[in-house]
Amino acid sequence: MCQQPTIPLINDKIVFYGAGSMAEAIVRGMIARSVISSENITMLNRSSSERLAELRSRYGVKGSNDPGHKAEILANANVIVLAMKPKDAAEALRGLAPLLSPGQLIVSVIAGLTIRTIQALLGTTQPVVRTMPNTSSTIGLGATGIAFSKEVDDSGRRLALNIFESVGITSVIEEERMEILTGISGSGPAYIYYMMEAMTAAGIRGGLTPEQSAELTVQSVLGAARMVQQTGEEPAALRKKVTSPNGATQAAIETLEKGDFFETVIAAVNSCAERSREMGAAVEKELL
Ligand SMILES: NC(=O)C1=CN([C@@H]2O[C@H](COP(=O)(O)OP(=O)(O)OC[C@H]3O[C@@H](n4cnc5c(N)ncnc54)[C@H](O)[C@@H]3O)[C@@H](O)[C@H]2O)C=CC1
Ligand SMILES: O=C(O)[C@@H]1CCC=N1
Repeated sequence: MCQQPTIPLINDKIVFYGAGSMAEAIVRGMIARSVISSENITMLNRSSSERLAELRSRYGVKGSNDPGHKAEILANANVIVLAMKPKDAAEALRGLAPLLSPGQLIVSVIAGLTIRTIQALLGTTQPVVRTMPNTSSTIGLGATGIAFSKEVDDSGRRLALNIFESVGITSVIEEERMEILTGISGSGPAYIYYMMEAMTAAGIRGGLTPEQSAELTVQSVLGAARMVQQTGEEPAALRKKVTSPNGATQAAIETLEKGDFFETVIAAVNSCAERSREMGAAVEKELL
């Protein structure tokens, strides 16, 4: 079994600015791991008080949409995690700018949004950590890419790493690689879910019950991922062990090859990276 590293208790006040799926995944993962007291987490969104009430009751975090209170919360945070959609980022960052003081760490999970654009919208050389997590952070199995602006000091780096190491693995990368990383690990879970949907549907069409088909699919995906992780063998080598010459698996792989499976997955990863760049560029345009 893979042991998670021990994460020191995080005593900083963290504000999630944007309270959707990704923010909830990180919060849920951190609270489950007991690395932070829920009192030190505040979640804010644009307008939905019902959503904040739900998060408060689910995780014991704070959250308010009262405009005066919101400004005070943001001004007093040690860390502000930007977790809104790219299309909402420019307006949110412009509103945030007058509230910030120099030491506050900005952590972005927003796809495509560059450090340069964040700092330009804020109008300050605020320390910025650009990340790309994924929703498996919910269960401590996230995979997060991290890039730091030059203003982030050692304690800021450690703090950001602590946050994301508490919900999975982290990989510090050059910022230019963030889009391709998004194509693999940020969006990757969706491709696996899609494959699982197809496998489950095939089982049902072949006469298995939906429950049987779903359970067998989940266990097969889980087992395959664990086999790669625990045996240290390459996926290609493990695939060969399943594929008897001229056997049943070979017939299945040949069908996948006819659909150009390998190159289609690579094209999908590249489309994701390209779309991330486009979304970032659209925010950058708002600077003009
Ligand atoms: N969902 C995912 O798997 C992943 C998402 N991301 C990134 O996370 C960000 C959020 O994505 P989701 O959580 O899926 O979206 P979501 O739609 O579930 O949540 C977005 C949240 O931002 C809030 N918001 C919008 N405008 C705001 C404003 N001006 N001020 C404060 N809050 C505002 C909304 O009210 C909502 O709570 C995106 O930028 C996305 O690129 C990154 C990695 C994975
Ligand atoms: O679909 C999106 O734009 C975001 C980025 C990574 C996962 N979800």
